[in-house]
Amino acid sequence: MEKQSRLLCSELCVQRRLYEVTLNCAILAWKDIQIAKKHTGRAIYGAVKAGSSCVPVCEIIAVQEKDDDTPCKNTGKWQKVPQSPADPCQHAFTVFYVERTRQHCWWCSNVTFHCSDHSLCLLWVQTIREQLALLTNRPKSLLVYINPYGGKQRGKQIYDHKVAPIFSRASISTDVIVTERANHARDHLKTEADLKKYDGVVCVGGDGMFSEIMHGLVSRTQQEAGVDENSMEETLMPCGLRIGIIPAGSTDCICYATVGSNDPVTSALHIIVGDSQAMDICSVHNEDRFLRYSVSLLGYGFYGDVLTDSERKRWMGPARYDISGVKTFLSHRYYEGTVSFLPAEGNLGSPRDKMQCRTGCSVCRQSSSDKLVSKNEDSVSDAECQDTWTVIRGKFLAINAASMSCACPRSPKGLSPSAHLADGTTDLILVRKCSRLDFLRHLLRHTNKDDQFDHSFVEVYRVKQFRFSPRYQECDSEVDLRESGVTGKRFLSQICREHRACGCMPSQSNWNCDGEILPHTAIQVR
Ligand SMILES: CCCCCCCCCCCCC/C=C/[C@@H](O)[C@H](COP(=O)(O)O)NC(C)=O
Ligand SMILES: Nc1ncnc2c1ncn2[C@@H]1O[C@H](COP(=O)(O)OP(=O)(O)O)[C@@H](O)[C@H]1O
Ligand SMILES: [Ca+2]
Repeated sequence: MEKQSRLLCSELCVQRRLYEVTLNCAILAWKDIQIAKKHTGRAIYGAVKAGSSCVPVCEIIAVQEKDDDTPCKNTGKWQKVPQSPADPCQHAFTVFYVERTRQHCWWCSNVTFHCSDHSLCLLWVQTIREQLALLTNRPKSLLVYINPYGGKQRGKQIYDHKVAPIFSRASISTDVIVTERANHARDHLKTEADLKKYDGVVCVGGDGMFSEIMHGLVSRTQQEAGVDENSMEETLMPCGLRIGIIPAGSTDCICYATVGSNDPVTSALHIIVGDSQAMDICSVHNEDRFLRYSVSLLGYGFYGDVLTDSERKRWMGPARYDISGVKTFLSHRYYEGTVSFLPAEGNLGSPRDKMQCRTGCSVCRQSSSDKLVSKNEDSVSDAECQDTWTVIRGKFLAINAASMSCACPRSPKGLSPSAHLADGTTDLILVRKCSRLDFLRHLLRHTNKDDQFDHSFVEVYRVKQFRFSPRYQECDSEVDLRESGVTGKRFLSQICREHRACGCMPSQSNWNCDGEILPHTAIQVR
């Protein structure tokens, strides 16, 4: 490999030991000179060499010249200002950089380099800053929305104590809005915010808060592009701004499934270094009316009921989902309806693959380049593929569509472990009516290594579009019951008798759309 040309190379002190410090356009490295001398002649390949460290320039957060009278970062002790110009510690600069700690967790670490010469110190600070300025994907100005009521109601504290200090260290300017009501952030983004001023939007909250911000941005983008959101045929315009998520909610599945952890500092560092990941968005319609967008879970039956019940228990914080989960599980209701879908074609894999989608995933890359090609070639529209719809009628405990894995601390592999973040598909999971014990086995498999799809009553499909209609429509349920020649009460008691053996109850549910309840049960999703 060709050695990258050195921008700087100096002998500097770190904690009073002499280091050879080098900077090229990609890497800052420092090597303990004495240890290096001891090892000369002995080749150490592969592993990090003893006494030497390095950090990629793209993971440097900031560099700061040290004032003479500040405490030394490395020792934590106040240092006496040396009077002799020959003192090798007289001038110093500190480099703040990303350090990997636990799995997928990042931390902001720092190292202080000392030298006797002020101009050398300045040269280092200036050169590192010039290198950082070349990293154009880093945000300089951010619009931050904090939901003070999400999760354990610690959004504001998390932002003030853990995130704001590193944003300011990285010289990112911020406009911070603490929301005063639900949909405050969405409405502000949709109509008021001067988006030209910002390089991105930051969401401090949970999945519901992310959903608000995503709706605000997506709707604003469609308005400005003249795209009618109510039309299922129109192609939506992708958003120009990125959304960063500082997890401060209850499930935090969108953060966990994209970053791999729900640690606020890790997320802040990803935002600072300018990392980004494209994400699939489903649009949900009822007839010709747009209802909502979804990026994580669209769930009817079990997850719809858990959410409906948990909304009344919001005061409990994240524990509400556990209580409502047990209650919903015990009620063991099933739902009748028809699911139709357009299966995903090509090399998009199957939900039963044993792979996990990550940034740079080849399936997602392939899928987005395919989309560009098909746009240019004006390929067959979805309307012309009507005949490939698959139709499934049945009785279900749960119907879930996972557009990403939906991994979260409760289920580290998620609802659909191999779902892709940006392949243009969603994984449709149908859990048919089964015994309580079988359903419990299925649920528990979300929390361990066993395959939750390996049950006779579970089917899973990777799809581009789907529709659902309940057997008893919300508005014409009266009609359905009358047509069947029985009154509502008699009808239900008849069903109860029929189903006593399996312990199920047929009923209506609601859709859980990324943590929000949808007002309709018959939906079309694309
Ligand atoms: C008896 C043992 C049961 C264990 C089942 C574990 C399965 C957990 C799978 C959870 C998948 C969650 C998908 C994310 C949904 C969020 O959008 C939503 C809203 O999250 P938020 O309150 O905004 O953080 N949360 C829920 C629980 O519906
Ligand atoms: N200031 C506010 N007061 C009340 N609700 C709010 C406020 N700001 C946002 N919300 C709403 O709170 C809901 C839950 O927020 P979220 O941050 O996702 O927390 P959680 O993960 O606990 O559900 C969202 O639907 C959002 O619209
Ligand atoms: Ca997907």
